[in-house]
Formats: sequence, C-alpha cells, structure tokens
Amino acid sequence: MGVSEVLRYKVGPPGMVVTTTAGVQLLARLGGDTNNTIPWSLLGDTFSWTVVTVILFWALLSLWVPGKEFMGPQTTFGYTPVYKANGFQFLWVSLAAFLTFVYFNQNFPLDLYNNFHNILSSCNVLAFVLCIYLLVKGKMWPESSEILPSKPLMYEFYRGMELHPRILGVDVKQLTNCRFGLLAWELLVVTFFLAGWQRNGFSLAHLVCVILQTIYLAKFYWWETGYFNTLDIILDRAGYYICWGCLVFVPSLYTFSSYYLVANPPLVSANGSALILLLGVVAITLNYRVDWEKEHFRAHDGKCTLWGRPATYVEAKYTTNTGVRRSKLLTSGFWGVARHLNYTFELTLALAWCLPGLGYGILPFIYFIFLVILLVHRVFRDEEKCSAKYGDAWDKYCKEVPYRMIPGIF
Ligand SMILES: NC(=O)C1=CN([C@@H]2O[C@H](COP(=O)(O)OP(=O)(O)OC[C@H]3O[C@@H](n4cnc5c(N)ncnc54)[C@H](OP(=O)(O)O)[C@@H]3O)[C@@H](O)[C@H]2O)C=CC1
Ligand SMILES: CC(C)CCC[C@@H](C)[C@H]1CC[C@H]2C3=CC=C4C[C@@H](O)CC[C@]4(C)[C@H]3CC[C@]12C
Repeated sequence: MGVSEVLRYKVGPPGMVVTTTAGVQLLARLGGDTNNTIPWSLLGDTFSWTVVTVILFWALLSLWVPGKEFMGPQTTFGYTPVYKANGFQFLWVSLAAFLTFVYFNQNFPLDLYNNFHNILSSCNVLAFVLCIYLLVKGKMWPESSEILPSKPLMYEFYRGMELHPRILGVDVKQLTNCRFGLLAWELLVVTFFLAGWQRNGFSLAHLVCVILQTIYLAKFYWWETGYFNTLDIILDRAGYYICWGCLVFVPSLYTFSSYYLVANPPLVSANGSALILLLGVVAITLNYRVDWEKEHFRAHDGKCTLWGRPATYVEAKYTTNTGVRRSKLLTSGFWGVARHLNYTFELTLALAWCLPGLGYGILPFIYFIFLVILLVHRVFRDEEKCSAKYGDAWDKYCKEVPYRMIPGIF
C-alpha cells in the first residue's frame, strides 16, 4: 500500500478535526488548510512515524559509514569530541535520493504537507524520549569525567547533562543538529515547493525561497566542521533546549516561510523574485565571507592579508585546565567593521527568503522575527563568554571595534 493509500485509508469522516496538541492546531490554522482532517492519534500515525524514522536512520547511517574523522575542540575537562566529516556529500546524496523517491511517488509532497502536523507530533515524542534517555545516561553512564554541580531535575532535563554524549557510536549533537534538523529543513522546503506547485501551479517566488535556503544549507554542510567550534556545541549541553530545538523547532519554524506559501501562493512578480534572489545571494556571500575571514585568519595564526592589507589583531590569553593559551582577535576586514556582521548578513538573508510571502501580513516573516531575537540574544551570550575567557583583551577589542551588528547604530 502506497503512502497516499495509507493516508486515504486512515482518514476519517470529512470535517472531523482532532488535533493532537495546541501547537499542531495553531500550525494548521496559521499556514495550512484549515479544513484539513486530522483523525488519528499521536502514536498510531504510521505515515509520520515512517518519515521521521527514515530520516533518523538515514542520518545515523551517514555517521556510521567509514569516512574522515574530525576532532572538535578539547573541553576544559580534557575531552576531545570526534565527529564524521562527510556533511557536504551527505546533503547531496540525501537530496538526490529524496528527489528520486518523489519522482516515483508523486503524491508524496502534498501528502506530507497535509500531514505535516503529525510529523511534528512524532518529532515531539522522539525529542522527549531522547532527552529522557540523555538525562538518565548523563547521570548513570556519562561519556567523560566532568563533574557537574547538582541542579533541579527539570532544569537538568532542559539544559542537558553532557556536552558531548554519544549514542550508538555517534555524537548526539551532530546527529540532532546537523544531520536530522538541517536535513529535515532542506527536504521540507523542497517538499513544500513541490506541494505548492501541485496545488497552485509553478511559482517562481516560491522557487527562489527554496533556492536561497538550499544554497544556505549547502554552505552550512560545506563548513560543518566549523560548526563544532560554536556556542551550540562547546557551551550548550545535549538537553531538551537544543535537542527539541533541532528535532522540532527547526523543522517547523525554520521552514515556516516555505510551508506558508503552499496555502498562500506568492503574490510577488517575476522581477520581484529576481530582486529577492539577488538580495539573498549577496547576503549569503557576505555572511560566508565574514565567517571565512575569521577561519582564514585563525588557520594562518594571524599571518595573512585581508582586503589587501596585513591582518591586524588584539593579542589575547586565556586559561584552561592544561595551562595558559594564546589567541588573537581580528580587528581588520569585516571583523574591524563590527563584531557580529555575520549575524547582520544572516538576518538580511532570512528576510530575503521570507519576502516571497509579501502581501500576507506578518506571518510569512515569523522566522525573520524569531531570528532577530535569537541573534541579538546570541550576541550577548557570545560576548559574555568571550569577556569571561579573554578579560582585558576582550575590552580592548571592543574599544577598537565598538559596534556589534550595525556600524554607527548597534
Ligand atoms: N540561522 C540560525 O539560527 C543561526 C545561524 N548562525 C550562523 O552561524 C554562523 C556561526 O555563528 P556563531 O557560531 O554564532 O558565531 P561566530 O562565528 O561569530 O563566532 C563567535 C566566536 O568567534 C570568536 N571570535 C569573536 N570575535 C573574534 C575576532 N574578532 N577574531 C577572532 N575570533 C573571534 C569567539 O570564539 P573563540 O572562543 O574561538 O575566540 C566567539 O565566541 C554565522 O554565519 C551565523 O550567522 C548562528 C546562530 C543562529
Ligand atoms: C527552542 C528555541 C527557542 C531555540 C532554538 C535552539 C536551536 C534549534 C537553534 C539555536 C542556534 C541555532 C543554529 C545555530 C547556528 C547554525 C549555523 C547555520 O549555518 C545553520 C543553522 C544553525 C545550525 C542553527 C540551527 C538551530 C539552532 C541550533
């Protein structure tokens, strides 16, 4: 029995709306077909469990296959996490396999779109079960010798216990953040574009929305090993915040601008779409360039040129369990213009891929609004971390580069 037959078989009397959670109901109201029928229970929905299990197994497989290993930064308690460095290949193989599957199952995009709320319910259950396991594992069989002060159980569940837990031989955060959440993001936006095409006809603006997100995610996978140096990996523990975020929040909110366009076809003209594409490509390029300048600078230990001149920097020191270490804070190139210009370009890009929803009020821009809040908060979190790590050198850097995201303003 095909997916669509399974769905038809399971669908109850027309007009009967039984939602599993308030969030699911909200989602159906916000963007999708409000007359959609959701008659089956949370755990009895084979279709959504099948989709979630297939993506999860595929993600696990990508981390099991033999391939280059990558050592992440050592923690202050002396643990070095090990990752699989095959993200870029993983993305393209996954996308090719998915498109082949859709070619032979042409009802799939609309089926998935109509049952998206059930998929999210399954992801919710998965996140919950995983985080209970991570809590128990962190208390009973931790990976490292790190000693954490005891906190209330609910807090430990939310924040997580371990920085780098492994399950079935793979790093949990690489699995949830990079291989499940971001792959689901890519496959979902492609699915929503195809569903919109099947439902309303071809839309250039919707295609632009997908192309921008695909380039962005390809850029992420190209640089996946760089992600292992970021706050999410070195500071955030594998708990409900980050795991639920990647298993549920990324597939739902991060894809929302594309999801919304299925039931609300873009009103933007062909010229408008071309302009949006241009804005997005410029923003991705600049965002990549800012991240690249820092990587390049660090890889050459400051002995490099940026914008045609030798790089300038502030010398910094920090202390770990193994003694005092040195670092450099770049003050030229984009890092001399503002301290977080990569976030500014990231926001411009997010705005670009929300713009195809122009004319439908604030809802298509929900991801952009969320990202403004997330990134402004992240600026403060990151600077708190850097200030504690580098002390006076950080203050000196902030004097030399006084603005955070928008020169002259913030
Ligand atoms: N769409 C989304 O949800 C999000 C996307 N992103 C994107 O992910 C990418 C990475 O972002 P993220 O990890 O948050 O942050 P950054 O890439 O800005 O990294 C911040 C770290 O870089 C180091 N650093 C800071 N200033 C300097 C300097 N002047 N010279 C050298 N090193 C410096 C510090 O780490 P150290 O301790 O090594 O010195 C600091 O903690 C960006 O492109 C961002 O836009 C980020 C967050 C959310
Ligand atoms: C639950 C929510 C209120 C908070 C969401 C938590 C997480 C899902 C997200 C927090 C930081 C996000 C990311 C950081 C950096 C990234 C690099 C970029 O190139 C791709 C996206 C991402 C991996 C992004 C993914 C979601 C977060 C982990």
